[in-house]
Amino acid sequence: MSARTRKGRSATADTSQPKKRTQDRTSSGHEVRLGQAADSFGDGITAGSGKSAKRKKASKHAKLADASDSPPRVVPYPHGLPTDRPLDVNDYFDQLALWLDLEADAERARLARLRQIRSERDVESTGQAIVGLDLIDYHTGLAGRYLLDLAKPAGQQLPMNRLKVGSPVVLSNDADPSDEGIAGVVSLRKNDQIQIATEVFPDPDAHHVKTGKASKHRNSSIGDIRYRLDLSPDETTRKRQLVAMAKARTERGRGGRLRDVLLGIDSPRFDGRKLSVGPVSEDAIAEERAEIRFRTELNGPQQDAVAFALLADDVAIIHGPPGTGKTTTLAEVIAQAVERGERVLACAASNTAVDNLLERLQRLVPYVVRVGHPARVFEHLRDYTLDGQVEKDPSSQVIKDLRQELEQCLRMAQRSNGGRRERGEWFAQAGRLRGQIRSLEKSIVRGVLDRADVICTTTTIDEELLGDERFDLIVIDEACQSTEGGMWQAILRADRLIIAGDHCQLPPTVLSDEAAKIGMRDSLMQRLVQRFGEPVYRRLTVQYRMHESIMRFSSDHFYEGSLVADASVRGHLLSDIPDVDRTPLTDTPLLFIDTAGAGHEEQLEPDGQSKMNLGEANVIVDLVRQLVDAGIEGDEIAIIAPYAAQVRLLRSRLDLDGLQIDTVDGFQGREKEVVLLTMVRSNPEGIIGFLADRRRSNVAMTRAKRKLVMVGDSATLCIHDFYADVLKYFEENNAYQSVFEHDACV
Ligand SMILES: Nc1ncnc2c1ncn2[C@@H]1O[C@H](COP(=O)(O)OP(=O)(O)OP(=O)(O)O)[C@@H](O)[C@H]1O
Repeated sequence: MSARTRKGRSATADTSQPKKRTQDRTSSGHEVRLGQAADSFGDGITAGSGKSAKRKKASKHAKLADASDSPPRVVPYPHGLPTDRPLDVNDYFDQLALWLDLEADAERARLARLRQIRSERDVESTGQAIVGLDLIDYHTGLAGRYLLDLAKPAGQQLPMNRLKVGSPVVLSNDADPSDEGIAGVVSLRKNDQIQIATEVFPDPDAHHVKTGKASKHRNSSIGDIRYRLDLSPDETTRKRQLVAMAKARTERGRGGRLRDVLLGIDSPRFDGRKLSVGPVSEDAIAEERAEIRFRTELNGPQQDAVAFALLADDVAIIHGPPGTGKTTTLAEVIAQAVERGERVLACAASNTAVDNLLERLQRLVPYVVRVGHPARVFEHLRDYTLDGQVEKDPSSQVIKDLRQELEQCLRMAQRSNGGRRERGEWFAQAGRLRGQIRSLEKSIVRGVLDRADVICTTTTIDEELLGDERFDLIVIDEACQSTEGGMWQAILRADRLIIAGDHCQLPPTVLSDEAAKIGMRDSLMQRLVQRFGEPVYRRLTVQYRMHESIMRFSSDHFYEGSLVADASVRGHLLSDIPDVDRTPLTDTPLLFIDTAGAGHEEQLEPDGQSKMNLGEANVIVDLVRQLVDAGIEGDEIAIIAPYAAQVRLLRSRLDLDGLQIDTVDGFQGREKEVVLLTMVRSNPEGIIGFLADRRRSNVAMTRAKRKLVMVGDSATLCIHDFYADVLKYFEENNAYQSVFEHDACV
């Protein structure tokens, strides 16, 4: 069935859908105005009502400006994308574009608020900016990018920050609030230094403000400008998504059919037959499975999932609850497709998820290339990166020589005291060299990509690199962490699509409350499951991570009790690890320490906007001490907190090799022998913020292999049914302890 146009709907058009979009939608309330956009953002940065007077003022301005500037916006699907009927192609893409707009507004508003904070302490405590930086060195990287090394004067440590490798940033003159700065991406991060990749070199003539003396750092500062780095809205990604969506609206042929399936207009086919006629038979799956020469040791349901995916003509879904080998299974699907002569694009929303997939693929597929900045790739996988492969190419020596020449030019420009004109000549020469480097690199890059059986990338695809190439198969892992809009760049290149994920784990980060309300956090995967039901997916059910008691709560609450712990993990405890003492802490899988009544109230981080809880932090520090005393190594322990301020507090209190302390978002896809979870929220009103999203707790609670300890205030948490159930579960498992009992045991 072809896509229906806005004016000429087909005979099958759903009459329950609105017929036209006019201002009467406005009167019916189906519209969104730009408003106070951002909600909680990891750090607790909010655009809405804040506690401090300063924050209240900032949000009020944002709201007034927005309200007066923007025309009303029409929302095709005010309650999110429906799953009980086909979506209209234009309405669907209009909705996705609106999400993106709202999100961009929210990001811009957040950045504007942040850039208004001029006090160093205040701005850095948000974790979104680093100020007072010197440019201490620079190099050139692949595609003629400039790599700029920035550091604080005198080798000071950088403050705790959220500028991760891969984060888009703006580099600007610290002393000049009007400087719009240049865009870049963080490419390397150390305790005392941060490197960003930019397309433009910060020309000193662009700024004239002298802001401090050259640093006495081990590398002296280049120039006399102090810089500031801010996390920035990711406009490039947004534009790429919009272009892909515009193209998808009018796709015909294979691409058009796949789009119609994903919009629920047409039915997906398996083994040549549409699901609307009937689901793929178990016999067909068994037959397919019998023909596969599996490359990995997979269990029965995993093998079935591989066969099922290979039978899909349009789209198939693999639902992988925590630890059930979703990525392992997906890697096998890819290996089998390659064996059949197919070319595959393997994607995920985050770099970590792409690397997890690549880690498994490298053993199975002869030639796999990882696209993306090497600094964003796990170190042990760097050889697979495009940069790594290009480096190995014999012609790369010529490029190296040209790069040296380019760097020399830049240094001459910096040192030149012949004035603006001479500097300009050096920069022009640098530009010419950059052009030569680029064209030579382009031909090497093309060769490397053409040879690859599998290309791995995040779903934010470098269009320039991949051109208009299509792939026989596209797989998207951790699909529920991606917005629908974020997937179309990949989908457009697909003949067939396999998506894997778990809608009961973290949704994508969406700053805009308005966008979230109209469905931006809902995943394509879940929508398809609801639209087509069981025949479109396979769920993996045997998990290889958690002790059965750690698994059971999650299994019952999120997966209809369907998870089974493999025998290898079912009863494993910390005390089973060689050289670990048997103590009450190591000899049981669960513990809830209830701080109710102890006065361990949450508080705002000084000068910050994120929450922490000193009392809970003390309990956690004590638990770590007990674990270490019992023989547990630092790298076997994880501490997870929902708020960045609690993470910062605990990092400052605990200095143990290998110990990982992070937010829930930083932990998806990872696992540890023991996980200590500090819930932070403790207030008389029972407000739990982020924790209200149960998926966050599901992720946090399922990272533990042998022991899960939760520390929280039952009086606050249990106002909410989910946490009342959590507490009941711990009680039923004899794993409840009041903090008073705990203190008495210490
Ligand atoms: N059939 C199997 N036999 C033994 N171990 C397995 C099997 N399948 C997966 N595993 C192991 O289980 C662990 C989890 O696998 P994997 O990372 O693929 O799962 P996942 O579902 O992607 O996990 P997550 O919860 O992070 O999404 C890995 O250590 C993997 O090696």
